Amino acid sequence: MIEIDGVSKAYGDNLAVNDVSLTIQPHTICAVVGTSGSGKTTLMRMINRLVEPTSGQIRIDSEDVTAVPAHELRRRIGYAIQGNGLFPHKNVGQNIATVPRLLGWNEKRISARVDELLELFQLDPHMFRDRMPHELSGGQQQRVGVARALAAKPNILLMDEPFGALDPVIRTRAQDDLLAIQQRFGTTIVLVTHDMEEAIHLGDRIAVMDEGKLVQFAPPAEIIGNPASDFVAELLGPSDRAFRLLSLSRLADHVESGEATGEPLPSTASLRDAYSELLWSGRTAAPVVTAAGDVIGRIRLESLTRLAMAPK
Ligand SMILES: Nc1ncnc2c1ncn2[C@@H]1O[C@H](COP(=O)(O)OP(=O)(O)OP(=O)(O)O)[C@@H](O)[C@H]1O
Repeated sequence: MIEIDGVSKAYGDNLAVNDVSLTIQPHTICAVVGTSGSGKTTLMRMINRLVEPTSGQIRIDSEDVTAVPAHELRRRIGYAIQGNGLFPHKNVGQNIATVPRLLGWNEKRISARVDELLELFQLDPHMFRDRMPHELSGGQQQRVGVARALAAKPNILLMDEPFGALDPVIRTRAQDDLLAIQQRFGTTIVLVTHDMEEAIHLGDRIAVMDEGKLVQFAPPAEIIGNPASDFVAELLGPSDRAFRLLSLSRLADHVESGEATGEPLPSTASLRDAYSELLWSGRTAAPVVTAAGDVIGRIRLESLTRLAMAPK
């Protein structure tokens, strides 16, 4: 658990972070959103003491972070940044091995961990282990950056705009990879992004920052359905609210009994994708199938329309 307790950071007269308190539960993703200069990065960097607070306290599992030497804290907490931050003169394997090596792991264990992570990120170890960063695509570099941050199996991973430089297709894949990895390892993730769409997709809770202040800290459905201020509503963009709400749920949770014809939809699809597919194919309902291809019911356009309405 990460407890941020009345934390402020001043740079001269500028309060970059202004009395922020929030608690991030273990094994969850907290997405920090806000406009440029709202204090997102400063807030996150105080967790691993890359920035020291002017006042307030940050505790990890009840321990004040200032009681832990900064270098030790940074080995314990994974950190991935936009543009990956890979060491250009080290190959992929050496980059990933950075923290395990600092921690004194033996070569055999390091090598096994490097290969395990490369496989996890769908990069064939034989092909990629010895390549230099400049011999990788942007998406591959980004995956190696996240693999490096996860190398020593940290309980906490801090990510600063990790997908900011990726094109939309690769970006969606990288987000889904991250969700799969987070579910597998139970890592607690704090992710800074200026993209509300990304925050809604990835965050269990979203922290919205405005001019150094925390203006709302809530699950995505609450942020969408009940934005705390005009600023939050503006960040959401009023035209997309219904679709954003639909994007939060999967068909599996809304299957109805009854028949429908035409191409079936997978139960893992989001309600948003289902809605789009029904509109596109001009149908009022579609069968819903499991991954094994078994029909488990149907979804009706009418039901999706109802589910897209503002929560009362
Ligand atoms: N080292 C520093 N010295 C002085 N001012 C700083 C420093 N770091 C950040 N600031 C200021 O603190 C404020 C918050 O910056 P921060 O980088 O946390 O914002 P952000 O929300 O992450 O912005 P962005 O989305 O543009 O990265 C800004 O006004 C910035 O100019």
